[in-house]
This record gives sequence, structure tokens and C-alpha cells, in this order.
Amino acid sequence: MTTPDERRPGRPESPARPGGRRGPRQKSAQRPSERARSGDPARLTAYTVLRSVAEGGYANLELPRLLRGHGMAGRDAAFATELTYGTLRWQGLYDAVIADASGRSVDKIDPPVLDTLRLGAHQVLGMRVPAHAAVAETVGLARQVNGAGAAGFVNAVLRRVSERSRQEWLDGVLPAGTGVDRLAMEHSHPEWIVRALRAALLAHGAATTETVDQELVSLLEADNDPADVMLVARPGLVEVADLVRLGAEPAPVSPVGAVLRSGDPGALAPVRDGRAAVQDEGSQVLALALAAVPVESSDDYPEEWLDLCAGPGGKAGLLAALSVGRAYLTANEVSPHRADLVRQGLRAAIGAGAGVEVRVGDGRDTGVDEPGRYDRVLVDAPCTGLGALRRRPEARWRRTTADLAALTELQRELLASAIEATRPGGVIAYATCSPHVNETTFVVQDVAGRRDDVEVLDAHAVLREVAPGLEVAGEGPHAQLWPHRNETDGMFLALLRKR
Ligand SMILES: C[S@@+](CC[C@H](N)C(=O)[O-])C[C@H]1O[C@@H](n2cnc3c(N)ncnc32)[C@H](O)[C@@H]1O
Repeated sequence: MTTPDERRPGRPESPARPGGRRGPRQKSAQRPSERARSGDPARLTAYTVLRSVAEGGYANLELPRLLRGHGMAGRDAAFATELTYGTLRWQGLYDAVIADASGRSVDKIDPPVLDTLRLGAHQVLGMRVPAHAAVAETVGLARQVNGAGAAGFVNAVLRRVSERSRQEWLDGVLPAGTGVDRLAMEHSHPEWIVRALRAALLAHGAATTETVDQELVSLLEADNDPADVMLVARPGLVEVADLVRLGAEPAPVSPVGAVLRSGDPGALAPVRDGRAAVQDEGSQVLALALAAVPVESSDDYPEEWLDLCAGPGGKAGLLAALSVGRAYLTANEVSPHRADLVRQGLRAAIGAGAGVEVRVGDGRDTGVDEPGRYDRVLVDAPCTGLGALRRRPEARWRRTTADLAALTELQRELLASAIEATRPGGVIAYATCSPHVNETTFVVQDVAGRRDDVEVLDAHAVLREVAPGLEVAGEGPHAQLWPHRNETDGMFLALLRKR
């Protein structure tokens, strides 16, 4: 899933990647004398986002809102972004360090104070802010937001954290052996996710039993690497070349994509008016594939397209642009708020002549309500999002195996409904932004395998046609993209034809 939620301010000018490439030293652009007087806005902003995430908020919504509210841009915004996202990603490792340095389990530490400590740990171990500055500034923050008593505790713990290098801490806190528990802590992922990703690499043919351990490390590293902002130039509304003139670069594989390496995408006129949007390349090529796969001809023209789970509207925006002069698009979404986002996102395409209806409804009913109506149906199913962890820093800590069971049932029902809603000869694209086998191949095998009116198409071949530079691992027929191989979100695509 690619959402407008993915918008984030420009990457840090010199991102320091924990455990990997490091840029030059980076610290808040504000002069120390100013920080002492006013408190450090970047650290306070990061802290505020962490507290909001603890209460169920989303970092990629909260952070841009706060940065805009404080009028923060340039280096301070980049510093706040790296501090917030890095702290959230590396929370699993930092909690082990904090527990060791404080001599108490992190669940015995007041959660707001723990967030302050995590921010301090990331500056010391992940950003190469000089230790004395990281400790002093974070203690100042603790005094401001956690109180004087907590500030003393934060000071003592961070001093201990800063006595050792990142490698020394890893040597000290990582479990012995080569098991999943060690990998999980070293790369700061929950163990169940590490296990699921390992199984998915094997199941989708991206690794063999000999290569899977190395492949898994590359994937976990990619999840911790800030992703570039990717834009889509919605066809017929704006050209990639227009985005390039505004500072973007053509995307590596999507013919309608552009990479924005720095700056706020929301500041670009084509993004503001909906001719372009923030959208991962993986999502772009999936929508292009659905529009490109041949359908067996029907007498009715134009075609009818359905986006069954459209909110917040990334793929619907691209499909609407592609539909002009070819098809009517129905964009269905169960959440009224997300349906509103779809409506807003489709305004430019509608202005250019797209025939679109956005409606609120449960996609599980569509097959019964509108049997055999559509030529092309997208089921971009609600999923765990395990393929998009690099863009959603807190998601890995929020998802549980209990979510999986509920989601896989919903996914089966939505796919079955989509097949019912497709006319004979029409095609269905089943997509998730997760490589988890339970959400991908198992759903398709289960639903399509029980029917004799569905043919599985070669998704690899269609993707090669729409994005010749895209190298999809495995034999097919379904396609799984990977952050570490394709530099896209981990999107899954199955294409089915209704007989
Ligand atoms: C993965 S997101 C879709 C992303 C979207 N295609 C895009 O590119 O922006 C899944 C969407 O399905 C919606 N959804 C969940 N259950 C649904 C249902 N029963 N019927 C229709 N939509 C549903 C969610 O609210 C969510 O907006």
C-alpha cells in the first residue's frame, strides 16, 4: 500500500545509518546558545511524535504536521526526522541497551522517560551526535518534559550508554549463538517478523536454504534504511520530465515514477494539485500491470474497473489517470474518512475527464451486489504491511500475530468477492504490501484453488512488459517485490482471469 501518509520531509542531508554507511557528523543546526534559551525544537518535536505514537498515532502523519506547525525546515527538520524515525526503528535494540545501562527492565521505566532515553540512545549510538552534546541536550529535554527527578535518571543512564561504542553494546547485549533472537535484536525487529520474512524469502523463490540467511540480513538492513520519497507522475496529467524540472530524478524502474531525494513533496505544485503524488514504485507498477494485462474482449465499451479497497487512494489515483478514454472506475472503500481521501486524490483525474465513482461500502458485499460487472478489479487488501516497514517505522512494534489471523480471513473474503464481481474474461489483481505467505500465496491458492472458473496468469511477464528494468525474483506465476532487491516496498501481485 502506498499512501499519502508516506510523505515525509527531505532525508537528512548526511544521514548516519546505524551499523552501516555513515555521513559526516550531524547535529541540530540551531546554535547551542539558542537551544539553551528556547529548548531544542528538533528534539522536542521528536519526543512529541514518540509520545503520540505511544498513544496510537502514526509518525509519518504526526511529524510533518509538527514540523510545519513549528515552521521547521532544512537541517533542523532533517535532524528531527532522523531522530524520530531512527529511534522508532531501533527501539528493540535500544531497549536492551537501556535495560543493561539502567539495571532495570524497560517495562519498569515510566514510558515518557523511556522515550526520552531512547532518543538519547539513538543520538549516541545511531547518529554520532557527540556524546557530551547528546547527553546534555537530552537531559535538558528530560528536565522540560519529564521533570527534574527523571532528568537525573536520564543523565545517569545516558552517561553509561555513552561509555561504550555501538559495537561494544552489541557485543554486550546480543544473545549468544546464531538464532533468530540474535538477528531480531541486532536488526531491531520482533522475532515473529524475522521468522515470517525468512519463510517468505524461501516461499517466493528469493532465496534457497543456502542463501536465505544472507538474504534475510539484507532485507532486515533495508527495513532500517530510510527510503527515498518516490513520486508518481499520473499519466496524462503531468510528465516525469515536469517532475525532473522541479528537482526529482526519473525512477529506476517505473516509467511513471520519479525520485525526490530532498525537499518536501507537498511543496511541489503537481503534488499539491493531484497531478502527481507520493507513491512507492512497487505500487505504481502493480497498478500499471492491472491496466496492461489483456482482457478478453467484451462488446461493452468503455471497460468497467473496480478498486475494491481504494483508501487512501494511491493506486486509484493512478488507475483513474490511466482510465481516461478507456474505462469507468469505481473506487470502493469501507472507511468513510479514507473514502474522502480517495475523493480528494482523484480530483485532478476527474478534471482531466476520468469517469469515477467513489463510494463507501464493504467490499465483501460487492460480489453479491454486482456479480460479473467489472472488466478489471484490484484487491489491494488490508494486510500486516510487513513489506513496507522501512516507510512505517513504528509498524513492526505494533503488529502482532493475532492481526494476521483476522486479516487473512478478510483477505480471502475480499478476493472471493472480487472474483464474483468480475465478468468472464476479466482480470483480478490481488495485491498486498506484505510478503507473508499467509497473506499472499496461501490466500490465492485457497480462494482460486476452490473454483474452476479462475485461471492464474503470469504476473512476472506482465510486470516485465510494464517495467522492463524490474527484476522479479522467483519462478512465478505470482510476483513478490523486495525492498533489498528492488528498492521498492515488498509488494505482492497475483493476476487471475475469470473464465
Ligand atoms: C492496503 S489499503 C489500500 C491502499 C490503496 N489501494 C492505495 O493504493 O492507496 C487497504 C484498504 O482497505 C480498506 N478496507 C478494509 N476492509 C475493507 C472492506 N471490507 N471493504 C473495503 N475496503 C476495506 C482499508 O480501510 C484500507 O483503506
